Amino acid sequence: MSDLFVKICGLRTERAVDAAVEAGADAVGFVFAASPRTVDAETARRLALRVPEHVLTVGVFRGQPVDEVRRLTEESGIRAVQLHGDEGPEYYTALRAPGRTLIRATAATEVPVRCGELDEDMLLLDAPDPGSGKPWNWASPGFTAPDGRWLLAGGLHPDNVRRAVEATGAWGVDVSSGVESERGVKSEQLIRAFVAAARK
Ligand SMILES: O=C(O)c1ccccc1NCC(=O)[C@H](O)[C@H](O)COP(=O)(O)O
Repeated sequence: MSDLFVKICGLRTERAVDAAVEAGADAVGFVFAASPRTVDAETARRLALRVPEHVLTVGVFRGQPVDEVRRLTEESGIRAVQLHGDEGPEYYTALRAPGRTLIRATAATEVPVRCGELDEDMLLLDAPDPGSGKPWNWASPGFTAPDGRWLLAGGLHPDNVRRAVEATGAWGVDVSSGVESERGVKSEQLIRAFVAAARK
């Protein structure tokens, strides 16, 4: 088994959370941005309470005021914040707190990005439309993979994740649509298949 970091995103039910943890995911994500996968703070808190300490709980946000991000993070008790907006460094500074992991999510472009540019702990390179299941061209010769703790996301699924990791050298991977039987509905079987394939 490789030590690839694997995050399963957009979880809304106990069964899906348990499947991700049992399959060996390193992180589970709860979406607070507008989405068919949105959960409220109370639901995220209930689900996060099932997650053992070694698995990171992540809240996903896009273009929300910093006070709202802070409130939802604190009310739900999640440990990491994933930001999909075009927030600047001051936004990251405002959210920095002891024990909290900050993840900067950005659309992959041919302009190289560096991990830590905005004082984030992890960088997530995604498709332009996050959570859509649409891939971007990670195999393009124009793509330069960053160094450090970066996650590859966007259109991954059990049948392409290993190839994507080998092509890019990604430190970790993130998936949502590729482990769903229909939009917003996670499949326990696909979650297991994804984690196993990612680390094959
Ligand atoms: O899931 C959403 O609908 C969503 C909405 C707004 C911002 C981010 C969102 N999701 C983030 C993710 O699920 C993943 O980080 C990533 O985009 C992978 O998505 P997918 O291509 O569906 O695997």
